[in-house]
Amino acid sequence: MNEVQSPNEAAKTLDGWYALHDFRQMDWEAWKLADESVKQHALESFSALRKQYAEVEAQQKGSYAQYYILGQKADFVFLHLRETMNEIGELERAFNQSAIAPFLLPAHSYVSVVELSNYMGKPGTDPMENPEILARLKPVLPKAGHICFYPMNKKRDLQDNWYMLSMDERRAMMRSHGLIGRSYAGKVKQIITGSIGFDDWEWGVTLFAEDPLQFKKLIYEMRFDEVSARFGEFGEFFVGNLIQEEAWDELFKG
Ligand code: VOV
Repeated sequence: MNEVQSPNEAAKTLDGWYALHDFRQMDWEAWKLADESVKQHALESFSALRKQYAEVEAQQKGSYAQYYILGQKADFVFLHLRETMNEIGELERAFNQSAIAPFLLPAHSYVSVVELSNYMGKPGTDPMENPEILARLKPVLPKAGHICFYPMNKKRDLQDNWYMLSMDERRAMMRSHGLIGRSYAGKVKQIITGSIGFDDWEWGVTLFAEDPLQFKKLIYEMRFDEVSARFGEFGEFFVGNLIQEEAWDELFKG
């Protein structure tokens, strides 16, 4: 009788800052009906919050980015990174209790943690001693012209079960994935966040680019690569345009 061997060694993950993708819908009706003083107070409280986010980023204790979302899934995404999940909870509460919150209604959210896996790790080296890796675990979010976000899983079907493959098989596929990704260096920056146990999908994929067409090209090319073609399952896609800090006042005049 053949001995049953478990081929599936779990990948080791390196985990960095916690992430909240906070998607909001503007209640323009309520905004138009609100008194000037209420609006003024709301704008001041919102501006104070954003100032705090920028300060946290300047102190290298987190990061923040803000984008308009296209289409009807949401109007804005506020993307936050923090050292702890408690800080994510606190900033969420502070936002929800602020005077802008009644106008910026929840549309969607995603909770995850910046993740690197050891598929490409160099044996015999401690990744946590590598400044490049440390910087990737605690990244300053790029303020690129465009963002693309979607959640994804790796399939667990009988024939195509990622979690039943050997480490070597998975590593080979991730190498090919990485090679495609690297050919977009300078065009698309990716931040992969792990969300097993935190949210409904296994990973969040957040991409940044100056040219949004590069999102489509990269994702399309990856669809033909085995790890995405056989194992990738994808949730809703969100795409957006950068909001410059000074654009908010103009925007709320509407
Ligand atoms: C923009 C380019 C780009 C580059 C350079 C890149 C490279 C790499 C490397 C080298 C590695 C492995 C080591 C690590 O760093 O973790 C990964 C890991 C990962 N990726 Fe990736 N990826 C990119 C981009 C990129 C995209 C566009 C997607 C979405 C896939 C698609 O079909 O829509 C993606 C997904 C992932 C995921 C979900 C993981 C974790 C998988 C796991 O099982 O653990 N990724 N990725």
